[in-house]
Parts: sequence; C-alpha cells; structure tokens
Amino acid sequence: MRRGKLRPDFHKQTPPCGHCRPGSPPRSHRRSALPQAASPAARPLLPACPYGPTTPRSPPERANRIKKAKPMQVAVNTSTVGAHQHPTKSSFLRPSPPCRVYFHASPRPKNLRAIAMATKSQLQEQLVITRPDDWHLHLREGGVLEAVVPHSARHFGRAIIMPNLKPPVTTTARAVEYREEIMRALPPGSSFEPLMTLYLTDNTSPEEIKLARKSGIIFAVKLYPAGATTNSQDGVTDIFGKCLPVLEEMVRQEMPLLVHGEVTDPHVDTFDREKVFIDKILAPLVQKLPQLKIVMEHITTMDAVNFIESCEEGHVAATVTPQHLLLNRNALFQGGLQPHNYCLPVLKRETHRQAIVSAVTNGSRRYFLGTDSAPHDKQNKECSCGCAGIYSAPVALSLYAKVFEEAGALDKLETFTSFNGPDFYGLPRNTSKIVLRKNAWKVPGTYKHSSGEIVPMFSGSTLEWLPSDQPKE
Ligand SMILES: NC(=O)N[C@@H](CC(=O)O)C(=O)O
Repeated sequence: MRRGKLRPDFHKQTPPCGHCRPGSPPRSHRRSALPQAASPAARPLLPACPYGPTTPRSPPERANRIKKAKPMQVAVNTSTVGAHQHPTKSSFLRPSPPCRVYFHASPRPKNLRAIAMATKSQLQEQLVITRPDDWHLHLREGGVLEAVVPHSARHFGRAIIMPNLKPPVTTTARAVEYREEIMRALPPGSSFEPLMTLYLTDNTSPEEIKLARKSGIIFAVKLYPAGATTNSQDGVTDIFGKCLPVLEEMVRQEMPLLVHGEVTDPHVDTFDREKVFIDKILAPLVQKLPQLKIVMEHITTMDAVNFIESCEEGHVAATVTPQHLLLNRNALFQGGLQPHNYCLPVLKRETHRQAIVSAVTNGSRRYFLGTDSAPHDKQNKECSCGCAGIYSAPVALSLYAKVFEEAGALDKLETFTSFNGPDFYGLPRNTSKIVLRKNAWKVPGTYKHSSGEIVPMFSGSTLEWLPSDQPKE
C-alpha cells in the first residue's frame, strides 16, 4: 500500500461485532471480545441513577449464566448497556433480546490460566505507567479555566489545547496570549505543558502557519466544519478551495491537522454525520494530500475505525474519548434525557462502541488518549437548548483503565495513554510516572467555578483506579 492511499477494500469491511457468524469472527475481535463478553464485569459503567441505585446481578447468578452457555457461545445482553440502568423500576425499559456473538477460542491449559489470573490480580492492586498526555482538551478561559486546569495538570504531562474560544484562537499572537493565561492558572510547581493549536478558517494564510511553526508553542491546526459544534461558527466552509494553500503549507511545515469529523448538512442524519464526513471529506483529503498528518478527533463509529486502519500508520491517527468507549446512545435517554452525556459527535449505537474498544485495546499505535473534556456551566447543560460537551478531565484516567481492564488488556493501557500520542506528534515520551490504584473513589457531584458549577462525567458515581503521583511503599 502506498503512503496515504486508502486500502481498496476500505468500504467493504466486515462489521467487527454483533453480526459475527460461527466460523467467521472478524480478526480484530478474536482476542479482545472474548474476555470482554465473558467477564461479568464487562459492562459499561452505570453511574448514579436519579431513580435510585441499580441492582447488579449477583455473582452466582452470573456464574450460572456463563456455565449454561454452550462452549464458544457468549451471550451479550445489549439491554444492559447505557449510563443508567434500573432493573427494579424498569417497566419502561424492557430488555431487548440478547444478541449472540460467537467466538472460536483454542482451549488454554489450566496452569496458564492460573498464571494469567495471578498476574491480573497483582496488576489490579496498582498500575505504574508513564505519565499520560491528553491529546484533545478544552480548557476555556477566565474562572472556568482556573477551576478546570488543575484537574488536567494533576494527571497529564501535556495537553493539546483546543482553540474554540469566543473569539477563536486564529493567530499565533493570540495563541501565545492564551498560553500565558493557562500558565498563570496552573497550580504552583506544576510542570503541565499546554500544546497550543490554531483554529482554521477559510481566511487562514500560509504565512500564519509558518509563524505558528516558528513560535515553537503551536503543535497543530484544528479544522471545525462551520457550525459543527461549540464555537465553530467561524470554521471552515471550503476545505478543498480556500483552505488548500494552507494545508499545503502545513505539509511543508509538518504541522498536523486535527479534524472534527462531521458534516454539517442538516439533511444528513446526526448519527451518520461522521461516516458521511469520512466519505466526502476525509478520504478525498488523504488522497489529495497523502503527506499531511491528520488526527481524526474523538472517533465514534466503526466506520472511523475502518478508515483509520485503512490509512498509512503514522500519517493518520485518531483520538478516543472515555465516553465513546464506555457509553452508547442509550445513555442519552436512559430514565429521561441525560444532558451530561451529550457531546458531539453524539454517542452512537453499541456495535460502534464495541468496534472502538476493540481497536484501542489491541495495542495499535494508531489511537491515543484524547479526553475531549469540554466543561460547560451546569445551567448551560440543563436547559431547553443544552450545550454539547462532557467534562471528563477528573475521571478520564480511571475510566480508560476500566475499559482496558474489562477488555483484559491492562498491559496495553500505557501504549494508548502515554506512548502513541507523543510518537505520532514526534515529541518525546514523558519520563515521570503516574500510579493508578484499584481503590474505590467517589466522583464529586459538581465542581465550583467563579460564577457557577460544572457537572463532571459520572458525577456522584463510585469509580476504581484512583490516579496518584506516589507509588505505594
Ligand atoms: N465535544 C463537544 O461536544 N464539545 C466541544 C467541542 C467539540 O470538540 O466538539 C466543546 O468545546 O464544548
């Protein structure tokens, strides 16, 4: 395959999950799907429900269910998936019939299994990994910035800072000012490094890209299709026309393009906007400028996974958020409208979530951590026209660890959180470490800022994998 060219079978790939037939499991799912489906813990997280606590299935009941299943057959009840689940008061939440997924696994000798379990239980106590970076972060300005930046700075070494402010960060001069504001808001002694980005418009000039590269503080340019999401009204309307000279300069300057991958055509169904963007914009862009480094931000579909896999490794990559790994679109409606699970691109159906989990937990170098942590004031989320964006910075690491643990892939977590991002951007990996302890901790209900409060993802829930700077003695 030549650099930047799409594989010819890109549009014909087998859906990786939910439709597998005996004898033909997609290769990408054989390893990760088995432990994920077989493990009773392998279900998306269920945060606090306004209707009361959820009732988990008792362990013996789970064991019977697994024992009764025929060999090589694992039942996945898709009705258990969603941010809120309430079996005891759920006359309105009728379980859908289980979706059967078939796997072929070779029998493993018992002693190997015992070794694997022992290793797993040791790993569960404490994980020490290279300090992660966040390759997609919204910090905002003023009081909100001051309230949220300590959460990112506590766990992450660096972060790619999104430029969708009001007005957006379209020039190097403005990026320098914004960076200074971020540095002033950091807790004393913090070594957190903001990696700044420019907001691409139809009027961005190639000279601005040269300036950005020279500045040494700008690491990428962000493409928002005009009208796609929060503060994107000044975004791009003519990528292959007005923006082409800028993109060509970005190739020369080796400046990555970060893409919000959704079309804005109101006639395209919201749930199809990512796929249509790939077909109409991204795939042609990769063909046209095969040397341009592109990050498809916050991917949400198996179409995006297939696209990323079809591209030359090291040229096109993707960030993945905790919400798109843990939640499907049921989480938007479970027990009533859930504004704090609303982000863009919107959560998709379960088969897409599974495809993304499988892609990131197999150790691939094409995917890296990008929380898309996007704080909005509570009032602007819980209102008649709520903002898109999930505030995940304080919980993100715990959630990523949960995803990898449930996929039986904790050994791949560090690659995703701490290696793939810097390797793609051509930056050194962090040298300091962070510890994740298997300790239960409760997510605060809200975080206060100067003029209001922010509700974090999974607010009020109990999570495991508490991040800390200090290894246990
Ligand atoms: N993710 C979101 O839903 N919102 C982001 C913008 C974005 O990345 O789409 C925001 O800035 O609020």
